[in-house]
Amino acid sequence: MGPHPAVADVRRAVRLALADLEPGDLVLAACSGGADSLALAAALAFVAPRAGLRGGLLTVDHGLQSGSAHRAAEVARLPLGLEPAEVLTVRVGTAGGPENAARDARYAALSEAAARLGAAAVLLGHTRDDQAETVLLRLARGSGTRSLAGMPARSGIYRRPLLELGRATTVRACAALGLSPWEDPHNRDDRYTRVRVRARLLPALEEELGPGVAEALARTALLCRDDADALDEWAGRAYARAVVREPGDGGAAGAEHAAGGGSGGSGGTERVALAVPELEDLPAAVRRRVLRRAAIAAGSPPGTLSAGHIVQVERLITHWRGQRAVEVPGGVGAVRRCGTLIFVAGPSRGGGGGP
Ligand SMILES: Nc1ncnc2c1ncn2[C@@H]1O[C@H](COP(=O)(O)OP(=O)(O)OP(=O)(O)O)[C@@H](O)[C@H]1O
Repeated sequence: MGPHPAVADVRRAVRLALADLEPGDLVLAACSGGADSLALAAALAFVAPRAGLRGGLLTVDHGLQSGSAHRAAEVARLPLGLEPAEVLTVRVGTAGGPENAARDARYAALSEAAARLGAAAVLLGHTRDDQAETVLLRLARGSGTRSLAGMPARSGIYRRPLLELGRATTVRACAALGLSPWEDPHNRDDRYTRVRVRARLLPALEEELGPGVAEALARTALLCRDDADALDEWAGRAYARAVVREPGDGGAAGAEHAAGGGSGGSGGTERVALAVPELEDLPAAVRRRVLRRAAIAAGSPPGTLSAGHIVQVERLITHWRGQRAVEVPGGVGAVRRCGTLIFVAGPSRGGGGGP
């Protein structure tokens, strides 16, 4: 007799997510002890040896609830057959609120452990339901296509094999394997927006609109991802065309030098100049992406550079009437001079607020 269908589904998803790895590679499951990541860890324990891989486990003790150290130790001791199985104890700060601070500390610890252990991948247990919640939250905030694309299946060392499976599948898989997931009391605390989305909003949507809403939202994320990828590629080419490359000063635009085409954030004080005529006829979705790239290349931090900032910069092209520099985060200013839009960091530039 084969495994329970839910167990088979989780194992298949994990097998697919690891198909490109090399024999002997170490893969770590990030396991909180909740149903999603417990089913994930159990599947990794099954799949890894059969795929010629090594499977390990990491569990993070955030130290935020009494008994958390004990619980983390229990997760690391689960007889799943994953080796190494480590508890990572973190100190959670306060920056960005408790949820963000816990997440930042968790990812920092997971990344550090993965590097120390030489892991090829770290698996996260996000499911289709988590994806649906993410999309709904971002929709309510008024996000663009990239943001609605939700969580990616891969990002750096992290992989999310369960994004196409429902949470009910992981719960069933744990039950079929005789594993008792830990129920995080935070997951019931409706002071958290995500908990309210999970416990009230999605069920209400399913009730009113019919079943399959979570699946549809996750599908929306996939479609948005394809669209966002295509637009990003278009913007990359448009950026390379628009960048003004000038050795030294003396150019018509007064640009000293420009960032290399398509380069990412410089993390410094790059000066980036774009030819306005190259931007005027672009579709807004592409133009805004080009402007975002330029601002980041000039040193604006991507995390704080919002769509609102970019819309303000865009007015220097679409609603030009001689306005002063537009400030964006990171001390970067965008100013238009002689048909060139210049992004520059530092105090040397002139200019005040928005148009
Ligand atoms: N304390 C932790 N230790 C290790 N990994 C964690 C921890 N908390 C979360 N993760 C990882 O991040 C993923 C997403 O966690 P999150 O808390 O957002 O979702 P969740 O639905 O509560 O997940 P789960 O049911 O697995 O706890 C988890 O599936 C797991 O892979």
